[in-house]
Amino acid sequence: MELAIETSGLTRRFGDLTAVDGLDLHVRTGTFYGFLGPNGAGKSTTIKMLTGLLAPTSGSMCVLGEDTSDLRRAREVKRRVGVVPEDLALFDNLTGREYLTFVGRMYQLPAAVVRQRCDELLAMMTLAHEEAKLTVEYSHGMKKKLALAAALIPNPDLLFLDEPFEGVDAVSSAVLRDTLRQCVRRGATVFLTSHVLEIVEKLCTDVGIVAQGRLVHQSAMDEIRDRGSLEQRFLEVVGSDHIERQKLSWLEA
Ligand SMILES: Nc1ncnc2c1ncn2[C@@H]1O[C@H](COP(=O)(O)OP(=O)(O)OP(=O)(O)O)[C@@H](O)[C@H]1O
Repeated sequence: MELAIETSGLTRRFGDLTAVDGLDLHVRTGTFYGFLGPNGAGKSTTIKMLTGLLAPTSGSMCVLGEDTSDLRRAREVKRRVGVVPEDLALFDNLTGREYLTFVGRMYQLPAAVVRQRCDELLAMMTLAHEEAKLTVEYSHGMKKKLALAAALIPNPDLLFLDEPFEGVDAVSSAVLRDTLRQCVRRGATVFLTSHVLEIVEKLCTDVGIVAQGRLVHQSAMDEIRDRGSLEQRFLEVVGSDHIERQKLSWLEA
């Protein structure tokens, strides 16, 4: 079994807070992996470590079969990875097309390929008529779609998508879901976070759930479906009793 992502005891502390606590992740190549958890569970911190934006406090990780603590190997891996980070990290004073072209060139794609992929991605994300606008002038959803286009431009073997559907309209969301399914069909691995469990249930083949930095569940989606819904499973492992306890006194009267 080939693994696209493997971590062992992956840990990140911020002062006294342990945001990610001894994570052992196993993500098989060619799977659509939903990485779930409540707010503040450590999902974005994990993605930042896996994509080299944040150093782990301890533990090890292998991405696309390479130990990314080796900087030369990490650089090679980055060529094969597309990322939508939590904060999107666009450049305000570039137009949509300029930004995509910049990202394409960073991946060292030939100019003609960059031009063609920019055309197709801008059309797919219904941003073609906005391509001359500065990204600072984009709406939140438009920024998200541009970040997704940038993640797809290298035709990556592994995609890290932090909340890819948040803020994206229904039409673009459907197009994006199809595109991601196509990426997985041709052998790529998609690792995404989302709070929209209905989308994850439809799309993902595998699920990991974190709570307070710890992995509390990891299985194939089929296993979850056999025993109920993803929402039920999620509430079971992160604590559904919380819902009972948190009631507003003035609404209960
Ligand atoms: N740079 C930082 N400095 C200090 N604490 C941080 C930092 N980044 C994250 N944290 C803390 O680490 C914990 C995990 O945060 P993280 O952003 O990884 O959660 P998340 O699961 O992505 O949450 P959400 O679903 O709300 O986006 C939180 O308690 C957060 O406050």
